[in-house]
Amino acid sequence: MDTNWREDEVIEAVIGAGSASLAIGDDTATIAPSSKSRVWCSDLVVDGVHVEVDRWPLAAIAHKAVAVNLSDLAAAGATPEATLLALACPPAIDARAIAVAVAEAADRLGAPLVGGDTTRGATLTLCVTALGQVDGTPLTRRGARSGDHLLVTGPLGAASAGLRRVLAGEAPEALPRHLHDALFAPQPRLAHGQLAASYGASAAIDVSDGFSLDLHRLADRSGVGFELDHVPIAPDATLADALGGGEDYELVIAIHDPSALIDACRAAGLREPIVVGRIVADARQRTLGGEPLAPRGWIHGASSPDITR
Ligand SMILES: Nc1ncnc2c1ncn2[C@@H]1O[C@H](COP(=O)(O)OP(=O)(O)O)[C@@H](O)[C@H]1O
Ligand SMILES: Cc1ncc(C[n+]2csc(CCOP(=O)(O)OP(=O)(O)O)c2C)c(N)n1
Ligand SMILES: [Mg+2]
Repeated sequence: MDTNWREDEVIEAVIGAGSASLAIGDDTATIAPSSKSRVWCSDLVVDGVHVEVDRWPLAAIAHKAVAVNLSDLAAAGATPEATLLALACPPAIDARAIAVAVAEAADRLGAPLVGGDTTRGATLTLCVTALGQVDGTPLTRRGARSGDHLLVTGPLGAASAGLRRVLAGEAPEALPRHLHDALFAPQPRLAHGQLAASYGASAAIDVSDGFSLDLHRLADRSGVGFELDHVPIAPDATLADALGGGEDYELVIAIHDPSALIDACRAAGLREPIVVGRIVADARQRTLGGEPLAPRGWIHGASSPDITR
């Protein structure tokens, strides 16, 4: 089947679709200069790797392409400003519908779509680039210090448990709500990230590849170790899902004094971050319940048996 989309039709469709539509249609999108720190990030969503276009609702693919990028902004404590979409789309898939759905998701998540590019391509590929601003210094993976507490913004493993069931043939609509939403409609923890930055967090990372792998990355960048007391596991998920399943898009936050941040989250009506452990000086010490914790998670192109794929 050929949906007969032409590049100019995709562009016309997307110009009408989002709130920033006036930015689309010229050689560049213009954003007024700002005195704040500006952050950018870019993440791909590829058919067969991140989604399955035959099984995933188009709106979920579009949402995911935007949300995974805004999750990186959240980890920096940023406020989203705008997104770009570079789209490669096979002829059998309606590129207009995808571009429009991305513009709608971008509006919903607060980062209007201001431009991009469209080509035909053998594999559906969405590369979203997101732009954001931070008051003060952006949070990074690098600042965690011995004595910091480690927090996560929610229970882990639900997206992985949902993915397993969908890949085994369960219809997306048949999944329990919390598994469905974790997999198809992840919510970037932007407000948590902004509060973490303003309440003195020393480092943060979002959990995309797996909690233990991403925590090891934060520890590697900071040159520290960690001691976890426990891992909050989402209902219907396993410990393996929570440690290495990935795609949770919760934030891991290192902070010396967590109580003010937790209070601020409660006051803002956000879910309270969960204290799961602490940072230690010895970079070789990385434990869960006193036992060594290996990095487990998703690494594109890896063949190690330690990596769940
Ligand atoms: N092809 C690339 N070119 C330049 N930088 C890249 C490329 N791939 C990844 N990076 C950078 O490497 C770092 C880690 O990437 P990644 O593991 O994808 O992080 P995240 O989980 O935040 O998306 C980021 O700073 C990212 O911008
Ligand atoms: C069809 C399908 N197979 C497998 C997965 C699981 N999966 C794919 S990529 C990924 C990790 C996150 O993606 P990545 O591109 O590494 O994101 P980043 O770390 O750059 O944010 C996981 C768990 C999936 N979502 N869909
Ligand atoms: Mg990435």
